[in-house]
Amino acid sequence: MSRIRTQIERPDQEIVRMAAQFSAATLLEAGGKKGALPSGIKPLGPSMKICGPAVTVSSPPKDNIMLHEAIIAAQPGDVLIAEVANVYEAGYWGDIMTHAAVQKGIQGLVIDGCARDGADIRQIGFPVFSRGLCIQGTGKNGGGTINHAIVIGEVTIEPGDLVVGDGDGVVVIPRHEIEEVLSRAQQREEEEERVRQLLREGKTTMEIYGWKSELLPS
Ligand SMILES: O=C([O-])CC(=O)C(=O)O
Ligand SMILES: [Mg+2]
Repeated sequence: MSRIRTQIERPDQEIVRMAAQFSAATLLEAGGKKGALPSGIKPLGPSMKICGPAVTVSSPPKDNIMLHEAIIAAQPGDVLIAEVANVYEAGYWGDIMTHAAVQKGIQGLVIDGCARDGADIRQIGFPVFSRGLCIQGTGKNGGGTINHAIVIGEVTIEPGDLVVGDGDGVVVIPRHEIEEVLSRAQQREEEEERVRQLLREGKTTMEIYGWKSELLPS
């Protein structure tokens, strides 16, 4: 079987557009609290957001040729999502790759490792979610896979799964569960709007959720 796959199933574009209206945290809750990536993976800029189909990359430590290949393998709107064998201490992605990815219409990158050229990436506004920044460069010796299942933290990610990230972090939703998660996310939003209304009317969170307070008269 080929190490690099270019043909993958993606969710419907309309479904991706609908998902982009919700926060990552709402989708996580709506999905039964599954799919949260480790909290150490954060956007380089506070307003960076991402919502698109996963092109999965597995890279050997301190090498980034597979990420350069993934820029070729991806389609417009895709999100590259990569693991690097838990060796964070290298800048696996930088401003040159960002320019290449923007040219290709790639939506952003999630990497369980570090990036570099942070100021340029922020200025371009290309969403990168990473363990942080690391000045060290990478080798170009090759190895790794594209569009095979990868694991980040406790989450297994298949190509074509939906990757959603914002300032809170990143959640991955399995492709076949997206529609169900979206309908639960919509219900959750409506319920939270009801709670906000009750708060505006002067109720406490303890009363609204029916929890027994030691401070309120019973
Ligand atoms: O060395 C690399 O491939 C990463 C990098 O700094 C860039 O893309 O600018
Ligand atoms: Mg560079």
